[in-house]
Amino acid sequence: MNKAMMIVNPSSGKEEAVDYVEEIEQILSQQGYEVKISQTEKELDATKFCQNACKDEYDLIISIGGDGTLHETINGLIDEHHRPKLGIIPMGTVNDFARALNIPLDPKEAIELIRHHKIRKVDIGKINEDYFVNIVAAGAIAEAVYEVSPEEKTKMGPLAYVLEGVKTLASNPTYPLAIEYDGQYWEGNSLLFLAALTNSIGGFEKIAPDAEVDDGMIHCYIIDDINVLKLPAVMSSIMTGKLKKNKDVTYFKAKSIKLSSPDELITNVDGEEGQKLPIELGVISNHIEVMVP
Ligand SMILES: Nc1ncnc2c1ncn2[C@@H]1O[C@H](COP(=O)(O)OP(=O)(O)OP(=O)(O)O)[C@@H](O)[C@H]1O
Repeated sequence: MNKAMMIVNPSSGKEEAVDYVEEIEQILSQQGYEVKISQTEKELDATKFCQNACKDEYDLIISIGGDGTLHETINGLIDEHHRPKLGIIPMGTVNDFARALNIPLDPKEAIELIRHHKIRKVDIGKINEDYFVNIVAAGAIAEAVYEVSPEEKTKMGPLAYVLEGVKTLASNPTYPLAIEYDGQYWEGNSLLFLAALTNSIGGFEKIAPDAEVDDGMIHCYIIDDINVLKLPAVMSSIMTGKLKKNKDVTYFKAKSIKLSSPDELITNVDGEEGQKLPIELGVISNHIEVMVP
């Protein structure tokens, strides 16, 4: 009998993940799976559950949560010899990875994918000895995300991030960065550095329109040391998918990147607090199999 594990984070998004557990379990049973339900209680539970599922040769893992849960789940898959297929039921506030894969954001529709889907092989990003699936960001705006409490996220959704970002921008903070990529070099002051593996960042699906989940490249944007007056233009280029054409933005794509700063700067990795600079980024091509429409 095939085995499926559901990894459920009850705290994700509007805290509705558990409402869907029964329905998903029923569908999996109808599909002939023996089902195990693993509910997370704290950070890194999803990684542990997923590692165990790999060791026990599960066939399928369904992540029911937001990008944080997915990030932890995928971190549990990557180094394992046996890697189950991955299904995603987006229950977070932002759900960038689901957006990038065209997985419906409506849980009911996403659940239907368990019955009818295709499998797509997806790239995984490497940050030092850890992994990411969406985005590594560095700069004060990226750090502002940690100021948003889970309560604010549940109440306001993505708007909570926007408000915190605007507060940070008011003081126009920039950092000196040194970036080495595929044999080239960039040095200067930057408001924000983004390294994207997928097109959707913070719920904006047009930030990195060229980034495909399976193109083997990291798409990078360095936003210069700009003054507040230029911010509306940068925001508008984000909304219209033209960020890389903005003259205050340096764009490149690369397979390997080294990022450092003389200042202390903590990265944001898939929306959560990540490692301090310096970091090395890379890509593992087509490494996991995900259920997509
Ligand atoms: N039972 C729990 N209570 C509180 N936090 C939990 C629990 N289980 C897991 N977590 C932690 O919650 C973090 C955030 O979860 P997740 O990203 O799924 O939700 P979200 O933050 O609402 O969504 P998004 O990332 O899309 O904004 C996870 O990284 C995990 O470490």
